[in-house]
Amino acid sequence: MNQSYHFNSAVLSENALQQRYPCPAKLNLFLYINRQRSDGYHELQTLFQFLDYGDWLTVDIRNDTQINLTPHLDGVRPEHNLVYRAARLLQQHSGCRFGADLHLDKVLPMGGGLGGGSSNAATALVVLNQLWQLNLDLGSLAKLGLSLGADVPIFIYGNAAFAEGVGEELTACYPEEKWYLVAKPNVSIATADIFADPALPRHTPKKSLTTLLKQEFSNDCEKIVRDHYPEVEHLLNWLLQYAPARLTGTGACVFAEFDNKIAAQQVCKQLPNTINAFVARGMNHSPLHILLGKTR
Ligand SMILES: C[C@@](CO)(OP(=O)(O)O)[C@H](O)COP(=O)(O)OP(=O)(O)OC[C@H]1O[C@@H](n2ccc(N)nc2=O)[C@H](O)[C@@H]1O
Ligand SMILES: Nc1ncnc2c1ncn2[C@@H]1O[C@H](COP(=O)(O)OP(=O)(O)O)[C@@H](O)[C@H]1O
Repeated sequence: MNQSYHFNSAVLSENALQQRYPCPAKLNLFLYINRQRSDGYHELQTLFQFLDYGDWLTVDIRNDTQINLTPHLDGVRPEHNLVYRAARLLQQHSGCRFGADLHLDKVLPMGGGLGGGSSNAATALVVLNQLWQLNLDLGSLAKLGLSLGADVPIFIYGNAAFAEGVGEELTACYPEEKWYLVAKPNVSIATADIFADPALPRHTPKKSLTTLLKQEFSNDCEKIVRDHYPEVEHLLNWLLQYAPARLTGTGACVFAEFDNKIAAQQVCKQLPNTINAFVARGMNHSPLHILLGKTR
């Protein structure tokens, strides 16, 4: 079997008969913070696009109600793993009497702003709904998913999207599918720390999607992340010599955009091998939904 973590059409069709499903990464192509609500959460305007790169989740259904997940993820208690939580949530919600043996082949850095955990949870919900024959619609799955994380619904609907509110108001959107060099500086950044920072800009005026797509893209979290994490500052400055580059989500990953794969690969090769990096293409339809034939 092809062990590639790139979900191109050859890999997806070769995979069609395996019980193995993609969990793509996402990028926030832009991210603006409009206000802080009275419950402390921040309202955003952000543009999500998938990458043709990510984790694989293998799913075998069981005739009992056990949920088994392998392997152990460093630093994540098994019952806290978003795949396990998604499977249990769906079981409880539906009263389903089946279980599953799940295997997560993890390649996405955790807590890097690439949405790996949310994507894992979404793939578990969408695939188990199908294999357990529950027939819940995507809206119901997205509602369940939102209770696991703000970014889960995007992966459930499977369209690149403009998100508002705390991420729950989604408008499908089809930005250019560029090539990206994605790199993880050797730091870990907690989303909560960034949103708690008094220096975070919180009052960017809301704009229409049409206006936001016309202006230069940026990320309101980037300045404070650069100020607090010299590794991010250094890597972004290095990438900016070659291409437009910015932060995804609340970091720590950064990405540079290119018009073709070769240009992205050439820059990637020049990065020191202490930096975890990959080249991937932006996708407006999730490879999970392409594999399952759900693309509209
Ligand atoms: C801002 C994004 C953009 O993609 O960042 P990344 O996680 O991808 O980096 C996400 O929507 C993140 O969503 P999610 O990953 O569910 O956030 P959580 O870990 O639950 O957030 C941790 C904490 O950050 C704060 N938080 C989070 C999201 C938000 N819109 N406003 C907030 O104030 C809250 O204090 C929350 O308790
Ligand atoms: N299956 C999973 N994959 C990744 N992270 C997980 C998973 N289950 C739980 N987590 C927890 O969720 C946090 C956020 O993970 P992730 O979605 O990868 O990052 P981000 O939200 O920054 O894109 C991790 O730091 C980890 O503690």
